[in-house]
Amino acid sequence: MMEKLIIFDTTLRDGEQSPGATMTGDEKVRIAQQLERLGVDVIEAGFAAASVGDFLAIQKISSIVKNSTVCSLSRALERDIEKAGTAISAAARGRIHTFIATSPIHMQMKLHMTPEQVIENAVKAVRLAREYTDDVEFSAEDASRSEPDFLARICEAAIEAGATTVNLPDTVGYAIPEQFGSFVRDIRTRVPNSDKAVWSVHCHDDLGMATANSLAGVHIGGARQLECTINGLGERAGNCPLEEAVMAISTRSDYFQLQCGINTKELVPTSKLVSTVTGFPVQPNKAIVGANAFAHASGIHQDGVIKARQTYEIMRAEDVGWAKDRMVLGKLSGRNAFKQRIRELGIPVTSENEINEAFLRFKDLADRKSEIYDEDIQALFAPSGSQPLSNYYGFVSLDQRSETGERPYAKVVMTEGGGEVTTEAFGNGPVDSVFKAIEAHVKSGATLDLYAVNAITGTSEALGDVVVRLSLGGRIVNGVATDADIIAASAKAYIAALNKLKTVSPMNAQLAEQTP
Ligand SMILES: CC(=O)SCCNC(=O)CCNC(=O)[C@H](O)C(C)(C)COP(=O)(O)OP(=O)(O)OC[C@H]1O[C@@H](n2cnc3c(N)ncnc32)[C@H](O)[C@@H]1OP(=O)(O)O
Ligand SMILES: CC(C)C(=O)C(=O)O
Repeated sequence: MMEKLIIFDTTLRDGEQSPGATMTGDEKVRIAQQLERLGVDVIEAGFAAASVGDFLAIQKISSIVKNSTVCSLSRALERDIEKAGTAISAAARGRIHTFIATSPIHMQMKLHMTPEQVIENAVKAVRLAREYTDDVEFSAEDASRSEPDFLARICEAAIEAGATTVNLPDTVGYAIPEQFGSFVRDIRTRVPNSDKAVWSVHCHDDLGMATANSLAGVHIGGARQLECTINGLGERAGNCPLEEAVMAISTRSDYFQLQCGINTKELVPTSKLVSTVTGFPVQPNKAIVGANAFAHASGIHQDGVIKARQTYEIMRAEDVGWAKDRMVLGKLSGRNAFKQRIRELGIPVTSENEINEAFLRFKDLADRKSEIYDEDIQALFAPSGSQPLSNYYGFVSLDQRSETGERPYAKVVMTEGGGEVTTEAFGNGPVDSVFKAIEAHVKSGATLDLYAVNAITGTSEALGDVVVRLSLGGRIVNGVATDADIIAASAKAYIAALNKLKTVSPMNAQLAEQTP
């Protein structure tokens, strides 16, 4: 029996610290449910003291998720810990994760505290957190740039005060794998009560070494919890991507001799969901979850794979959630083939009705596109494309004309509330004319922060996946839509973003009530 590696996912906390990746409470709940399906041990659902919205999202996730521990981050401050403790109180298993920086530069320049004050605050924080739950994690922020003797002292004191997990983050992505592995091992060796806690690593990707550092912390350092995010989302260059760490541990179990309880078939669906919700596309050559991760383009490789798959593949596509067979889905396919593909892709469907509705959308798409790819099927179930949070505005039809030498023109028919409106405008390009036409009527006042088009599959008849990011009065929202016509997808994505700006979800309504 191999030893267990605890997978701690922080997509909803550190992942949300990616500029532009802010999620609504409802989106966080949806991702948390998928993370539970994926089998992560701990879901860091947010930072309860950061905002009323984050507090409510953690509370909701705590009441829904049953098979993963739900965790809130908190500074080493009484008021943060009280909020974290209250937010996780409904969880079947709840954790408070309290942290304080331990490197000389952070203590002096940021916290304005002496090392003794930092230890005192850490101990107080852990003790208080233990009054809410017996599962308390302590993180020494910027551990990799901290002085080892001091770091060992504070870790010992935190464990003595009741911390059950001790995390050594490489907060600024400064570490080098072998050095970091030895560093973790050294600190564990110096701490006399180290066996009373699980040791954890949390690495950032500033030098592109987050996965390597995390795995070195595990293999050389002996950490038994690994902190990571889906698609490597996170502050600045991001965190260690969960899918990479998990597949390294399982593909090279001969080396790591560890197992984690992840249902790897849920990796691709989870990646897709996070990408759709945040509007951060996954690059095609991204390990495990990129569209090209299992694609072979060159003849020698294709020949090898046909003769024996293992010549060029170290993992099986179907084991991480890509479909195994190459059965081509198109307009002549039936419901059974469609359902089988949904099952293979691990798409969570709750009812026969949901499948039937998606099947109609599939047939509609297949009429316009000769071959339907796995990504197209996943897009049919994408939350923001198919289930907008608010339907105040809706897309009906579009007439867009562009001719060399003429100003592009667009006429958009859209619904507003119950009625239908037609609006038109000229613009600097086809997409600009569409956005200007919508705004000529809506007059939202929002700023367009980002417009991105991604071809979901590699041919000229691919579906276009459009992300529109709007900001208004401090709120940033992403609208995502998919269509074989990228101009129509752009209009739909813009309207989806406007709907999000207008959305008053049950959680947001509660938020509005609680905000003075
Ligand atoms: C490495 C990481 O990823 S840590 C997590 C980072 N994530 C976030 O910061 C997102 C959520 N943060 C927030 O919403 C806000 O920053 C809040 C609500 C936490 C605090 O907001 P504010 O009270 O306005 O403080 P502000 O953010 O400007 O400054 C942080 C304060 O916390 C202090 N602080 C920072 N870390 C800690 C800590 N671990 N324990 C105690 N105090 C801390 C800072 O020294 C500073 O104190 P000061 O106001 O006395 O100078
Ligand atoms: C709070 C800690 C774990 C963190 O996010 C970091 O140090 O990067």
